[in-house]
Amino acid sequence: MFLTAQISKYVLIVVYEECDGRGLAFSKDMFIVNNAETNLTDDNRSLATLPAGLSIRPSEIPEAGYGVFAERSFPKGTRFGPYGGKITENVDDCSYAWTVVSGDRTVKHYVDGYFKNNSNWLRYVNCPRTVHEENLYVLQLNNEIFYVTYECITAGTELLIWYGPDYGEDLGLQRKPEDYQERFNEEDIRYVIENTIMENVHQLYAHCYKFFNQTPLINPPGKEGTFDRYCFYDGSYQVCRYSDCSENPCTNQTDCRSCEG
Ligand SMILES: C[S@@+](CC[C@H](N)C(=O)[O-])C[C@H]1O[C@@H](n2cnc3c(N)ncnc32)[C@H](O)[C@@H]1O
Repeated sequence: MFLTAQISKYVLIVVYEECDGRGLAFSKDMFIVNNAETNLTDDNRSLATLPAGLSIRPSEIPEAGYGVFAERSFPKGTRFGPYGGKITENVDDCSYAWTVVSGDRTVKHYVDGYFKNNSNWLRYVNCPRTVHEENLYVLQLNNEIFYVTYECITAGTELLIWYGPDYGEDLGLQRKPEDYQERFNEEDIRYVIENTIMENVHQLYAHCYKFFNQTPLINPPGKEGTFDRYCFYDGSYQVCRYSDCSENPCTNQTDCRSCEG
C-alpha cells in the first residue's frame, strides 16, 4: 500500500520555542528543519541527509526495523523535509512511496524512497500504533511531501507518522473516527491544526463532510451567531472546526460546534 498524502496548500508558519513554553506564535519565521546536504550517491545517502538533533536506530515498535528519534526537543509545528525519492508513476514496492496529488485529488505521481541511494532520512519514519503515539502529520506543499510535528517532541521520542488507512491496515493497525477526535481535542494539536488550516480555508471547504455525520454538533457554551468553518483534510479523514454556527455543507442545515469540537 502507498503512504497516503494529503492535499494541502497551507504553509505552516511558526516561531521556534522550547517545549515548556505555551502559546506558540505563528509568524513569517517558520521553524523549518531542512535535510542535511550530501554529495553521496551510494546507500549511505539517506543516512547522510539526517539533520542535527535526530538519530536513526532500532525502533521501539517491535519488528518495525529502524526508526527516527529526536535527540533534542522540536517545537510543535516544526516542518521536516521534503521527503526524498524517485519521482515516478509506477512503484513496484510501495512501502516507502507517498502519493503526490493534484488539486482535483487525483494521483499526480509517487515519490518513492525505497532505494537508500536516492532517498533521505524521512524514509525511516515509522507508523504509530495508536493516535496517541502519532506526533507528525504529512503535508504536501508544491508537490513535495513534508512531515510536521503536531506537538512539541522531546528528546528520546520516536518520530511517527500515520501512513493512511490502507497501509495501516496492512500493518494490522486500525482506527476509528472517535480516536481522531480524542486526539485532535488535545490542546497543542488543535493549535497547530487550526493555525495551519486558517491559511487557506476555501480550498478545503468542499471537503468538509465526514465528521459532520460522525459526531453530534453542539453549541459552544454561551455562543450563538454566524461562525466560520475550517477543515483539515489529510487523505484519510477530515477534521472540521467551527468557530461559530453556520450551514453544514453536507446536510445544508445550520449547525454549531465549538472550536474545541
Ligand atoms: C517507510 S518504512 C519505515 C522504515 C523502516 N522501519 C526501515 O527500517 O526501513 C515502512 C516499513 O517500516 C515497518 N513499520 C513501520 N511502522 C510499523 C509499525 N507500526 N509496525 C510494524 N512495522 C512497521 C514496516 O516494515 C513498513 O513496511
